[in-house]
Amino acid sequence: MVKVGLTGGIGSGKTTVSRIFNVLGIPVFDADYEAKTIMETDLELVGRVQETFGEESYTDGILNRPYLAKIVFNNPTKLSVLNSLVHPATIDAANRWMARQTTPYVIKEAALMFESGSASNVDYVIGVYAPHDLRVRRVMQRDNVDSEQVLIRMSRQISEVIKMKLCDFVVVNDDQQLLIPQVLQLHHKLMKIGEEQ
Ligand SMILES: CC(C)(COP(=O)(O)OP(=O)(O)OC[C@H]1O[C@@H](n2cnc3c(N)ncnc32)[C@H](O)[C@@H]1O)[C@@H](O)C(=O)NCCC(=O)NCCS
Ligand SMILES: Nc1ncnc2c1ncn2[C@@H]1O[C@H](COP(=O)(O)OP(=O)(O)OP(=O)(O)O)[C@@H](O)[C@H]1O
Repeated sequence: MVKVGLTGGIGSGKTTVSRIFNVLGIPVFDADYEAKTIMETDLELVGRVQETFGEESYTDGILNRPYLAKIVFNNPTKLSVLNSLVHPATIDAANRWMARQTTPYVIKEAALMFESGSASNVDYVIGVYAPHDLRVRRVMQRDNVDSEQVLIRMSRQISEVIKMKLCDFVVVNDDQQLLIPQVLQLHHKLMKIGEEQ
């Protein structure tokens, strides 16, 4: 079975592209969602997050995302600490999940595929590309936040140009090129590779 990573910067359209793959019958592991689940269910991790970032990191066992986001996205050292707590457990969960799947290929969607080192656990990586200004506009609209909050997260991720160069395939999601034909073409290619294995 072929393992395929799907990545892209904030607001590039990873989740939108993942949904198309999912409709085509391909299982998708959403690493960002899983990371948040693990941060609430892995009690050892919960303890470490509270020790490091304070009791306010959780309210009645629920991750206080705005509180943590404010701390880590304003302090690169603290962000690295949080990443080093969360990423290994998320990568383990993804590997266990991938081992259970039976389709010719599977997708692992992660915003930080290269930054977290999880690219080395997949066979190919698909990058979703959208121009900078369009990404900012989409996230502002989706999350009802101001541009500053989007820009600060962008500044903590590797540049899109570098990221796309590291990818084996690129899907362009720029409001100009149609998304579905690009995903269908990739699907056929990956099914063929998966079936030949
Ligand atoms: C800080 C947290 C609580 C903020 O939660 P929030 O709901 O506001 O954001 P969410 O997780 O939905 O992420 C939205 C986008 O922000 C960006 N982002 C999130 N975490 C990070 C990070 N560690 N570094 C850079 N960008 C990030 C990504 O583009 C992501 O798609 C949360 O992002 C978190 O726990 N991050 C650390 C774990 C992590 O790296 N998760 C994402 C990748 S696996
Ligand atoms: N081709 C498109 N046409 C119109 N809207 C789009 C398109 N692609 C994405 N969007 C919208 O832009 C927003 C961001 O897309 P999406 O949530 O898929 O990005 P993402 O890369 O998963 O973001 P994040 O890194 O923040 O999780 C969403 O509200 C989505 O509906």
